[in-house]
Amino acid sequence: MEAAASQSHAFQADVSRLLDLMVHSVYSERDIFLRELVSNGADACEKLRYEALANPALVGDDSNFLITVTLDKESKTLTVADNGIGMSQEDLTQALGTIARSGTRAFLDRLNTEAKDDAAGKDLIGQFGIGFYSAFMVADRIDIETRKAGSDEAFLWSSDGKGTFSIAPLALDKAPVRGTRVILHLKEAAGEYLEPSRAEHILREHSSAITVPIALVEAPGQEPHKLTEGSALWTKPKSAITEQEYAEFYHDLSGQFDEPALTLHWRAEGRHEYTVLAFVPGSRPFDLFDSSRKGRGKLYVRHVLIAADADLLPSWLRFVRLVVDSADLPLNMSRELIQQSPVFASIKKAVANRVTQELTKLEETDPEAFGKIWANFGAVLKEGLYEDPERRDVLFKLARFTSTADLDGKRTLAAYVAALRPNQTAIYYLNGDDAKTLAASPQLEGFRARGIEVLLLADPIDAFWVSSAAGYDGKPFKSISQGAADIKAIPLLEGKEETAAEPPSAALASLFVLMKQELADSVSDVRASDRLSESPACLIAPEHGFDRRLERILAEHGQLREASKPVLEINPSHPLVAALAAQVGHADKAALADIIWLVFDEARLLDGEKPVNAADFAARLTRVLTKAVAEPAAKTPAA
Ligand SMILES: Nc1ncnc2c1ncn2[C@@H]1O[C@H](COP(=O)(O)OP(=O)(O)OP(=O)(O)O)[C@@H](O)[C@H]1O
Repeated sequence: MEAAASQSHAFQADVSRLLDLMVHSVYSERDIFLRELVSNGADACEKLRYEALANPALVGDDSNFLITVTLDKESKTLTVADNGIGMSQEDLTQALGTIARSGTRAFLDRLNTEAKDDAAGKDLIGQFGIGFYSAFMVADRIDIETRKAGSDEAFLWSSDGKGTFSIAPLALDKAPVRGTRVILHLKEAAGEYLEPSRAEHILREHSSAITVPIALVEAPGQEPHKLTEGSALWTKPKSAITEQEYAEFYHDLSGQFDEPALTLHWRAEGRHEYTVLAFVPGSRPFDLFDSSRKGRGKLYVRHVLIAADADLLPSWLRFVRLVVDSADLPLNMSRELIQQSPVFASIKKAVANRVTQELTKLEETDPEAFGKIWANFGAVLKEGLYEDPERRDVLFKLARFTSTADLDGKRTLAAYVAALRPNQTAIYYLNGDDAKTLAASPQLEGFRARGIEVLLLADPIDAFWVSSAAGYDGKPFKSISQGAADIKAIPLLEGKEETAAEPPSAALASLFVLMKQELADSVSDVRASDRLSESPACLIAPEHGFDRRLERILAEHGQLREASKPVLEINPSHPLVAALAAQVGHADKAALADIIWLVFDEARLLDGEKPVNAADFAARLTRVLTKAVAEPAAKTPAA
């Protein structure tokens, strides 16, 4: 009967690829499979605990959640059983035939882009949790017997991990009363996991993150003995928790296997009562820049897991992995309503305050440790400068920048302001796509000559906060690629005197008129510049409107109907400008036009843009080069 109703299904292509890797894996830390299975069992118990709030009959009189690991040397099986929520037929196909978790998806993406072979793939396994599928590292067949809580149907899922799995109905007398048994038929080379001491060691090592008790049955028919109580780690006093337990908890919570850069654990007892256990990861999570910008905090109410992906912090702190367990939030509401309640909002605010305070404390007491956090998450924290004006001052204190005085990205605003030049009243910055290119921008020349420090802002969010923040310590932020430079009042550094003679003002004025006519559709103005000392020209955004970088970002996202035309600033003391000015009215108009366009396109190139028209640019350059090479040759008599 059962065999007749068995249905075979193919794994999703991605799963097959993953399984193939698992089946052939010689990954040395394959112990992780047990952690993953126990963690799934605990998740299933937590899900049922939550469902039972609204429907207590699902749990009935068996409210003692338990994970039981049974070893059977004779049949060479290791079974992980839980009395949690269980799976329906649909759950089985959905959850165990596709890629359910985003961590596994990220693992595969990385595998496709970076690690084409198995050896490199092996290194990646350790960085991402692979979940259930990791069990195929140690098993050549897996059977899952499961019955969903409240259902009178049970199923058997079975697979050897080679492309297909089958699902068949399972007689109720052979199925768990509720929950799931994952039966691993261990590979010959994985017999070690049937040794009770080995299994016990792994289970104890990974148990600190598991909120459900774990029992071990050393051989079929023997009494289970409890290894752990399953008490939630955050409920214990700090003094009773080891570093390793914290780290283990962090690994399970984040699905990331580095060491946390900062661990915070506190209990709030004021207006609301709640406990927080939070970690700043030691490296960037794969989804840090996902457009959803969702937090992945776990919200518990009186130890019942309400949501595993709650937004417990503002999105600019979304890299913090945390658990909040509240004693005050109501349990008789839906998880959506709980997260819309004023108590939730108030807890969220208080947690954000505390995390920010702790970051500030770290910045003061251990700047080096804080520097590492900033290097990983500074680009996200800076989103707070734009989105959370109330916290701007605190964030300004934390923020570190790359500047012309510090290319390593460690400059604070306080240090910047302490080093202002005489008569300098603004904090200058230049926005762009990467700090190295920015450091070579012609716009910086006049600032360098005066020893004025310029912040080099290369994160996309910079263009936003810097244009909305009023300033720091009473000094406004000013883009050096927008509006007039106003730096004449700041003295030049010694040895940087302006020596080069400028052309007569009438000649210069005629040149500017000609340039404006020639470039009419591409620039809003042509004028003399203070900010150039070596280059002939640069582009500047008009005084009012957006910074050029912000404009580019908005245009890329279709948020700008019409880009504004830049101002072309000319260095009057550059020899090219002087020579051009001398030729206006005398030289061949077409030849002058070529040079004017080349000067303009060169300024665009230095700004990270393309010439207006690549073919025109190439033709002009060729004409000018031909002339430059041909003319002296014509003048030189043949030898
Ligand atoms: N013991 C179990 N009881 C009920 N459902 C389970 C059990 N084991 C696995 N599942 C289901 O299979 C899915 C896939 O499990 P897998 O370990 O691959 O990822 P995951 O547990 O969802 O990942 P994460 O650890 O990120 O939550 C789970 O989301 C769950 O729906």
